[in-house]
Amino acid sequence: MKMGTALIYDEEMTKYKLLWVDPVCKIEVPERLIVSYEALVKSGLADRCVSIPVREATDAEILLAHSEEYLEAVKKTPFMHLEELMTFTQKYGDVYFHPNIYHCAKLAVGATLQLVDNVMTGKVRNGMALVRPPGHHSQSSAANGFCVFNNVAIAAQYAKKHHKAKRVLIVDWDVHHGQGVQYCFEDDPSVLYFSWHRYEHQSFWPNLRESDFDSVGSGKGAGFNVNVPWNKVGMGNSDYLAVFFHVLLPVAYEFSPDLVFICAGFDSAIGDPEGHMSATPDIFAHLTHLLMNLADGKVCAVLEGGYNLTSLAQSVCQTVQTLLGDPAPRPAQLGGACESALESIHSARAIHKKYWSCLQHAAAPFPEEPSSKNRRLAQQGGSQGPEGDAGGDAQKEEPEKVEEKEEEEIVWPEPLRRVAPSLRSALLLPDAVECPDGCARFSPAHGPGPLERARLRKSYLKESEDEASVTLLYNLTALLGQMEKNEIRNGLALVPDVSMAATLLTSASLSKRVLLVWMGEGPVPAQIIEDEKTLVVHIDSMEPHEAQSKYYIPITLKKGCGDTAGVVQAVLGLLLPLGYQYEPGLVLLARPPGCQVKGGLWQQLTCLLQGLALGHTLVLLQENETAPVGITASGLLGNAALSLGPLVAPGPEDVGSFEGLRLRLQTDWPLLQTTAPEKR
Ligand SMILES: NCCCNCCCCCC(O)(O)C(F)(F)F
Ligand SMILES: [Zn+2]
Repeated sequence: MKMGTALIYDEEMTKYKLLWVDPVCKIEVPERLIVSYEALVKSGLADRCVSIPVREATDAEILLAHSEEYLEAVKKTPFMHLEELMTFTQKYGDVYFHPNIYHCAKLAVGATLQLVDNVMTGKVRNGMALVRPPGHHSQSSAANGFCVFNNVAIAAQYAKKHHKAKRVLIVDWDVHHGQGVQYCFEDDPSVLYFSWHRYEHQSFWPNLRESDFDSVGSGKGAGFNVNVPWNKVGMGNSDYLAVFFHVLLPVAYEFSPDLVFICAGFDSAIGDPEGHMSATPDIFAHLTHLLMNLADGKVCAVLEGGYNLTSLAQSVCQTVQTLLGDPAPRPAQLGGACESALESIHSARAIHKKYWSCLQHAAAPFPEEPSSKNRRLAQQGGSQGPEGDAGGDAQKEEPEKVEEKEEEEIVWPEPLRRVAPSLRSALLLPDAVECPDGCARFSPAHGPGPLERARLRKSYLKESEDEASVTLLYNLTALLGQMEKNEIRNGLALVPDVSMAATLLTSASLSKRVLLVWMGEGPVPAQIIEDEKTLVVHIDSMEPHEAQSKYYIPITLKKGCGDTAGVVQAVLGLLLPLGYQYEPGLVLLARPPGCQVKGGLWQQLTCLLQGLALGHTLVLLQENETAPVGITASGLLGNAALSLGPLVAPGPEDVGSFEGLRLRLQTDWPLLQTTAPEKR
């Protein structure tokens, strides 16, 4: 499996800037790229990447998303003097030109295409292109919002044309709506465009009616455009993760792309003058991690916006460090999404339920869903009729807000260093079982003393058990100990009795909270269920029944864990939100005898769970079932899980029980919420 992360950057792209006074454009400065690259160098991350040179895009490549007239017009700008540049700029909105911007715009596109070439040919696994000018607002015949050529839209067309990509996912986490991308793929079912963006009921730039959640794409492309508008500022980590768990990821896994682009704008981070959001830079590590097992790991992150030079640099580092495979950071205290975010999540799920089977159980749309605009007008007591003079508003500039008072200094903690233990994966295997390459067979520094043997035997073994069993238990606790001291990141153990091993590990763990994921036939040992510090999430075909306690959560699948679509939706919409909210120090993934989870899905699960507990995942396999050893080890080593392929609908009775479980649990676990609480 390919490893390696490409970094594509060239300082030439810093060689253009605003040459006149324009309060809107003054934030788009060369320093954005300089501080980002310098932070990558200073943190040692740049050296760990594969450095790929930029190149200029050709006309043909630019014409994949732009008209000839537009390209010919932009070609003239290098020869313009100041007045001509200003006049030319007036033709477009919220963008500026410079004698060198055409050159830089070609490099930005070329850099993105270099990234696509290296990822699609397997020279690297994933990568990031640090570019300016950005791209996601530019349209076939128009520059807009600091953008000249639509880097990612061109690259998606290029990947389809030159690399036979069949399904391309574009995740736009910039705080602005990339309307240029939406327009480009409006009726194209092979490109799924997802964007969240500050919207405030159409009162935020670019003030477009088509940025609302009900723009789903048209014709054959219906369903392949997913907008999640933020109707309030201050959205934070919980809001972002809730959108990933309950909107983006279920749809993305069902779509099953063979290439993923991230329109990686970091103006959605705290401190940004445009976004006014509250999410901290470490959240981009989790967002990146959650996308890295799509498309066999082929992820191309392309810089868009980001104007607070501190949070921009930190967020870029968090993203690249995750692409490199370093352990995810501990997520900041997570709660549930705020009410406004829940309304947006509900609206997006409801409008898309007819296009995506994973959303078929999504709550029905609000009965008389007032358009966002009406809601805003109602709030402002607007005199206009229901739709106002529809066409005109979108163009008419909102009355410029009175200059906000001096921005008070927004501060946030610097992301903690994410130290990768020297040993990534340790395997505890019977001698007869071969250790997959890349892993180390675990053997503790020293064996158990007589007292230790006696204690283990008394607590966990019947008298009859032989010495080997005692040694195994001892080795298991030793492996756990090294993981919890962060000397080992993760591990795998083949054990004669998964239940007994899980019981030993949950009681021996020093972590304040342990997450035990039990995939298949129960019963889960009562001692574990009663253990207050262990959250058990049990996925199986058991009869749906009330969760016995807040810390034992049975997720029923009629057809059991062999139902891949069902397991995926249970993992994305229930297990991960629970896990992220619980914030365990250790994750145990137990595969009891007879587990039906198919190989690829098992690997997805092994990879996704590493976003928790700083990557401390310990997988327990049944000794005589050695088949999953290879794929489990591969996942633990950080290889991307293989794509599952397009998913079918989960069983209707299963989605019913998921919803019932969600409703029952969401008071205790608010990150499970997908709709705003009933309006009083
Ligand atoms: N009252 C008018 C405010 C106009 N504000 C323009 C914001 C442009 C944002 C550009 C970006 O951040 O989305 C990109 F990623 F493209 F760079
Ligand atoms: Zn932006």
